[in-house]
Amino acid sequence: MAVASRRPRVGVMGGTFDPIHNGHLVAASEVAQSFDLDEVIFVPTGRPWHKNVVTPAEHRYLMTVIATASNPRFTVSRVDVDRDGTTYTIDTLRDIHRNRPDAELFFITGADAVAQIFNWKDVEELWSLAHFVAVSRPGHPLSVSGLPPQDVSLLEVPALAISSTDCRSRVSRGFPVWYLVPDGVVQYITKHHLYRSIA
Ligand SMILES: Nc1ncnc2c1ncn2[C@@H]1O[C@H](COP(=O)(O)OP(=O)(O)OP(=O)(O)O)[C@@H](O)[C@H]1O
Ligand SMILES: O=C(O)c1ccc[n+]([C@@H]2O[C@H](COP(=O)([O-])O)[C@@H](O)[C@H]2O)c1
Repeated sequence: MAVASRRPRVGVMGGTFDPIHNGHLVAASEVAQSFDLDEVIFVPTGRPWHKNVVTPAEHRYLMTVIATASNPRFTVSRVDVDRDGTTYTIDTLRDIHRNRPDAELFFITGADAVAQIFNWKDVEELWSLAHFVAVSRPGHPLSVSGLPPQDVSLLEVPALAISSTDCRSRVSRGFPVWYLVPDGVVQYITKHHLYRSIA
């Protein structure tokens, strides 16, 4: 008797990743475990419309590659970095869908990001391209209010009160970011003199 094969289940972890930190990695790992994902694709943004100044995309992309290299289920995509113009998740998901038409997609966001989702471009179409998984984040209530419950799942993950803003601030003040970001990312930040003058 033929056994029906299941579609690959693929997570999409979008972020500015300026820099990528252990909060991002734990969130992706927990969603992969809970939703039986075969892969999580990390997608560093190119030019986010909702953030003022960000570090050049190539640095953020390379730090993401370094941070995810040891996990066989984690990969990194350049779709947002290589696309011209402003980065929107609707384009991210269309591109990933084009590259992986067989896959069932799960877009991963933190509680703070999902709370803003009604400001995102073409929000109604987002639900048709991916299931959304919102993870808990210290300091931000995790809520589904106004979101379609069949398309958005909520997941409690280990609480790591880490933000990229705080990592940048620590580096600029001469404080360590060891154990907040992966070792290779600490070394990359040091080698390329990132965040020295950011308050
Ligand atoms: N500590 C954390 N726990 C859970 N989710 C997180 C955490 N940090 C970030 N996220 C989620 O990861 C995604 C990418 O986040 P992003 O790259 O903007 O990092 P950030 O720490 O929020 O950055 P910044 O401080 O610069 O705004 C978002 O969906 C965000 O909600
Ligand atoms: O599509 C949009 O309009 C949109 C608006 C804000 C954020 N996003 C996406 O949400 C993800 C997390 O954003 P951020 O700012 O927390 O890094 C990232 O993939 C962004 O491209 C997308």
